[in-house]
Amino acid sequence: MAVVNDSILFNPNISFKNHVSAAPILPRGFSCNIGRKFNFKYCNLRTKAQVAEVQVKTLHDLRLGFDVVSEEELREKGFLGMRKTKMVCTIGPACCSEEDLEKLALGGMNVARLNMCHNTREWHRDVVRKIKRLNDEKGFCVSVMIDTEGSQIHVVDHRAPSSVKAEEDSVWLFTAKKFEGSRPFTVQANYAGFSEGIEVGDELVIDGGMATFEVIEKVGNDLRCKCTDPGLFLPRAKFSFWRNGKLVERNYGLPTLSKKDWDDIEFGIAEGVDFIAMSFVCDADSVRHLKEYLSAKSSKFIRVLAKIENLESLQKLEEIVKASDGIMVARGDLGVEIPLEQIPTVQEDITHVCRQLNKPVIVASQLLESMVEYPTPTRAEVADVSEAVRQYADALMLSGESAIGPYGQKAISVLRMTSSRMELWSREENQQSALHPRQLAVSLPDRIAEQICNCAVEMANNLGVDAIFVYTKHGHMASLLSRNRPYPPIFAFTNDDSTRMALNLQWGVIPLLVDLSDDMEDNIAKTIDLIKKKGMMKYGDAVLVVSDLTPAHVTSTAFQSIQVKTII
Ligand SMILES: Nc1ncnc2c1ncn2[C@@H]1O[C@H](COP(=O)(O)OP(=O)(O)OP(=O)(O)O)[C@@H](O)[C@H]1O
Ligand SMILES: CC(=O)C(=O)O
Ligand SMILES: [K+]
Ligand SMILES: [Mg+2]
Repeated sequence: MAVVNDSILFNPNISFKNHVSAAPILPRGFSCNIGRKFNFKYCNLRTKAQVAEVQVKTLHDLRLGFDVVSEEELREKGFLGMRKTKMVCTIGPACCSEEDLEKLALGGMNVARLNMCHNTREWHRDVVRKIKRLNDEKGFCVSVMIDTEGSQIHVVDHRAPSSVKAEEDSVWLFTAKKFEGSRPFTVQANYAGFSEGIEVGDELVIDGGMATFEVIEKVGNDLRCKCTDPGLFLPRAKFSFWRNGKLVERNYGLPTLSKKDWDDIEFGIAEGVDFIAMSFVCDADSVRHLKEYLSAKSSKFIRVLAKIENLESLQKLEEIVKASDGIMVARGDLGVEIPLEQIPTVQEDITHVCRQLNKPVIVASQLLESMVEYPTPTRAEVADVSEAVRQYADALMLSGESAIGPYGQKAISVLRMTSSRMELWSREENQQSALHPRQLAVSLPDRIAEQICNCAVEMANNLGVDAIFVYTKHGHMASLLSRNRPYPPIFAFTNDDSTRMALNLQWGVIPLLVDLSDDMEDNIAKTIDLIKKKGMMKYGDAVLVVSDLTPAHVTSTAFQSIQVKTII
């Protein structure tokens, strides 16, 4: 074995290139990956084989490295100052260049969302590849999510490029028949059966209240409607029907995933995306079906997020949460099916259920809607973002703000600053211990893991440790810790890339890809040592270490532990 002194190897101040003979072993992308150069000058390398060994060891050790954004944040703000709430950005024409994607990544984007409703598959492929390239070459850690189109039956379009006003008492024709260009007082529904079961006298509501109509006549499948509450038709407006103050629920018998969605899913598998967000989920079966399909067809573990955006999914919330790998509160479409004033409480209920059932939850849509047009948010929008953070949502999502707005980077910085502020307040006000976690586990080993995580977080908070370290294969322990929303950040060391990318969505978790050995003590020593040598921990700092990986020397029993390590 070549004699490699780690402290020299990882000394960031000395240039690798000082040592000419070692230069050829620089792995591709080495210096970009980590953003610094390494020195082999003092390494006692004699033979080619030794050089090769060092190369392997270097690569392995390298993988203990942080993503560049977390590393920078830790250096700048210290452990407690690290942001806990994750950020998802929808990628669209306004932010799809490599340069713009990099700016969003630097701004703290954890997950990039691609809405398959829009644009071509080639366009999406290009974006996915750019993101992966940024990760590989510049050391970011941005996960990729595709969001299915679903059978979106309740969309109408007036076919004009911008919005059109509906005046009081004006009469409009809603038709599924296609027509070119725009026609006065005519809007086109995207689904032929849109008027099935609808009666004269029913109310037609646009975009959750943007405008309201009364159905005054049914002509074949077309509806003639009179505007009772004037307002705007936006392009691709969403609509719903109401009778006696209640939503007219209609079952069109359409599958949650259309033929196009399945093609998009194949695309997601081929491109190795990390998450598939399933639109208009109605039951747990469809989620389970997709998960089974993915585990058979994809070599990578792709996580399935169920979007709660209609009444049916709300009625079956718990079973859907249990079946999925995470949830999105899709307030855009949800606001079409439930009265707007119910959105805040429904959001709080969903985030609470997700945390109890230990599934990550994203709060989405219109968080900073005015920033699609203006460079500054409204006070009310900032309050809405703060409320989602106060509820301990795992992640916040930008839609049009990043996809089409000119102020995407500003919007992400508003999310970042607002969440950091609210997280600090919650900590100072001691809000974090408020959850009384429901016991989830059934088997004894699982119950032990759950209890260990609950107690570990209580200990970490009471002791005021700087960080929690957890060593995890599939991310389960890390998410159980996250569920308790600890004060210090959770560094989750995993040797599984898909686990790392999935943990990106979880509150307070900083996922790191490492090569875990069978020897747990060695893993712990190695990781602490490295972080210390990177100058990120100093004398007196304390970490609480949680592990459930059985060390090599223990053969007959599982070994789960909490240890507190103080840097000496
Ligand atoms: N890939 C894209 N190409 C072009 N425009 C896009 C793209 N992605 C998003 N947009 C634009 O950004 C707006 C907001 O995006 P988003 O995907 O969040 O829409 P949404 O209607 O809220 O989502 P959903 O259709 O899933 O309910 C869209 O209305 C669309 O105009
Ligand atoms: C995000 C989404 O699909 C919605 O809000 O409807
Ligand atoms: K969608
Ligand atoms: Mg939606």
